[in-house]
Amino acid sequence: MPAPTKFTTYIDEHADSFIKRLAEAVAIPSVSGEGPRRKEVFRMGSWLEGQLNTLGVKTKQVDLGKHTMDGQEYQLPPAILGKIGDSPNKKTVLIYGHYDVQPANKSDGWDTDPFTLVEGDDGRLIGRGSTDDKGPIMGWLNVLEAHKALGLDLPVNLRFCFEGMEESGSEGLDDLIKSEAAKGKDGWFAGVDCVCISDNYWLNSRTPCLTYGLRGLAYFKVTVSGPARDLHSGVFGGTVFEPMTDLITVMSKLVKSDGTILVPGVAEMVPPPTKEELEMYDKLDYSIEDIEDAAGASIAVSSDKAKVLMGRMRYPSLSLHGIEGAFYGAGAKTVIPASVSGKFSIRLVPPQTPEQIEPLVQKYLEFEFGKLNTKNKMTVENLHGGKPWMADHKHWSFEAAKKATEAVYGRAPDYTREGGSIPVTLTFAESLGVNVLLLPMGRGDDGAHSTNEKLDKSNYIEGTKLLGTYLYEVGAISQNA
Ligand SMILES: C[C@H](N)C(=O)N[C@@H](Cc1c[nH]cn1)C(=O)O
Ligand SMILES: [Zn+2]
Ligand SMILES: [Zn+2]
Repeated sequence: MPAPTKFTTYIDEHADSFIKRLAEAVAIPSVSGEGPRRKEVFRMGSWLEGQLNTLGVKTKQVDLGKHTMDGQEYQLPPAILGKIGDSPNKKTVLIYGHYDVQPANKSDGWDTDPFTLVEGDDGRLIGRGSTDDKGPIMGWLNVLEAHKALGLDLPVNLRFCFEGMEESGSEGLDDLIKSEAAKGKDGWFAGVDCVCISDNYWLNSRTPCLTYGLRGLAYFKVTVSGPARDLHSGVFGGTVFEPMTDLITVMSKLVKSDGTILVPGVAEMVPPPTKEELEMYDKLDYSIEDIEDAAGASIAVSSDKAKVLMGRMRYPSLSLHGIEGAFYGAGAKTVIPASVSGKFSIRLVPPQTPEQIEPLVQKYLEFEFGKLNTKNKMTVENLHGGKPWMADHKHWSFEAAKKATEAVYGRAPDYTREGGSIPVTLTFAESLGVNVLLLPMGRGDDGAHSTNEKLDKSNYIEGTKLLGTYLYEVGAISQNA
């Protein structure tokens, strides 16, 4: 059952006010990974709850306790749980999204202030969180607004679960989901028939897709310390073991330039692709130009399409992210840093789990560090992790999303596995025992986590229609069932 025309017309006619809603959300710098900005994540949560309440959703904020970040204790931002509709004749869809964002500073290389939404002439809506994940959350709010304004009944019962820590390991949320699930019919998620998450991206900038897999994550911090304080390299260079030299040497042993993971046992865990699977990659609407356009440079590791796709979807990868404590400013400071911490992470695929990967990494780093015969000390911490996830893409919820995509975009979606991670996806699937669908709104070149992150206006508006139409298609299933 397609969405009523008056719904889609409303969305088109209110595009400007929907962009204003997104601008308000982007203006709150809700960066979960930076202590000084933690209060903004709380402000964002309250703003979101206010919007939901205005649109008729009953909500509660759930305190997720405290956690330690960079040696300091912080209150975790609340989960915002919402509920609208309780009809026994309708299916119940649980919507998940995250209201926190990645860090962003103009000095990182943004052309404009990251927390001021800018509409480019080409229809790009530029700002931190525009595509990840404030745009999609606003999409759900827009759907609610249209129904309220038009006096239309929602075709399904809706439950919402919005968190403010996804970009920092989703701390606290797993426990909440598990405890609510354990309460059965008295829990917040009672009666949920399926979960829908809009928090990833099309493969390219043309073809909508439905996503049935995510990679997991194991995130590490390796610290090398030696001198009691930073030292003058003219006085101490050549006389002491330098932490930065040791750290760089050890980190250089993790991964090759072409992405080959050097930690023994990690790549070996993954079975090779079958012939059918390889054929599937060939059929996807994707080219090497797509990845190079999105990356902004001709730097793909291979000219073989299937190989590049598998690099994102079905193989683990190891990325080096940064070095804390190193000199990084302008100028030419001649310092030997006393303690430096390298950050790196491994994206995991089935059957890998963080629990299996961590000891392999720990053992290997110790082995490589031991070979240096240095007098410095090394520690390895695991900052956060999550398991990979795969779903049944033949499930009725995927069928509903396929019909919705055809109705809105006039074409069938591609079926993809995402290279990123959304740690709670598997928790929802396992704890609630229902199918989880990933229904992305943005394009592969949106620059999530990067500078000049954007969401195209057409993806925002058509994406809002897609989310609403998906609910109608699920609603049609319940009426026929
Ligand atoms: C895919 C999703 N939009 C996303 O960006 N997830 C993050 C999750 C994360 C984990 N640690 C830090 N962020 C990602 O895949 O990096
Ligand atoms: Zn993200
Ligand atoms: Zn996200």
